[in-house]
Amino acid sequence: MRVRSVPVLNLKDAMKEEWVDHSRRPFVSSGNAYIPVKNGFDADTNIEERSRYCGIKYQMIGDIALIHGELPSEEELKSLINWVHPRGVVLIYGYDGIKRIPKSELLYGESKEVCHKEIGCKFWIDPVKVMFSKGNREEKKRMAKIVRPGERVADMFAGIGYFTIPFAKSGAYIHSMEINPDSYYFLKKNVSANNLEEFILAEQGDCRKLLKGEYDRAVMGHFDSPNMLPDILSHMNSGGVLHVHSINPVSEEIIRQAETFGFNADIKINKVKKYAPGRWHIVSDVVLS
Ligand SMILES: C[S@@+](CC[C@H](N)C(=O)[O-])C[C@H]1O[C@@H](n2cnc3c(N)ncnc32)[C@H](O)[C@@H]1O
Repeated sequence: MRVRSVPVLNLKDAMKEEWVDHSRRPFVSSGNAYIPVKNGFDADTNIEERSRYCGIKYQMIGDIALIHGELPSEEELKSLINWVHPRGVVLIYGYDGIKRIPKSELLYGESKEVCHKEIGCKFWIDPVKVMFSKGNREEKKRMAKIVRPGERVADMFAGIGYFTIPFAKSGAYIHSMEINPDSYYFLKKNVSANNLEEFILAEQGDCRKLLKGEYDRAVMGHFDSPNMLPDILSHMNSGGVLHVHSINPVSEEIIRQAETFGFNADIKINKVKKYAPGRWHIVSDVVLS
């Protein structure tokens, strides 16, 4: 493939040039970007055409590649490294306890704080220290569209701000609660990185003790959230909305708890992703009246 080499920092501008062949993807390595050149224009060099990647599944967080599940073979790891040229490759075996602390192993290079960009937001994270919900991207987008400017929102299990940051970008006021000190450190960092201090009150601790005043909306992004319905219902009014995460629907429990607080609950069920055979990650949108 005929390419021109430019420093990575100039890649965005260079992609606007008339000589760029947009039918092929640029290739980045060691601070340089190699941009495919159209026929009829000069090139700096020829590099080997890239074949399609058919290796193990991975996810990029900043410049770190995450693999979920089992240890890859040496061959699989090598082919991944050659394909994406990551700073590091981290294997995530799973997440531990209520704080969702990753059980991980560094397989290559280094892992450190990286800035991951998604749905127009910056998320600083160290994937070895805190959880990144890889399958919830569509749910984040959906929620960012639902939230209205000026709403008072409780994000009871904020993590590093997966929902808090897009909500605040939509102009809502967020009370963001997180129990894990490492996640809270990144939550605060992400509030600043996205210049949203005016819209977000972030607090560290157990949300059950931190909830205060009244909310128009509450996000309960934890599978244990059905057990915490009484805690939030005492802070909601008629017309308020809850987004209750659970494994499989828990409508009967929601209706029962809402009735205890004098509410009717109108429930719409959204499937986020398959969690295990026969088990789905569900978000119940609950309108209280
Ligand atoms: C599933 S994770 C991240 C949730 C995030 N909203 C998302 O969608 O990716 C749940 C988070 O809730 C936090 N957490 C668990 N119990 C909590 C509690 N009682 N109060 C506040 N945070 C809690 C955990 O530390 C973890 O960061």
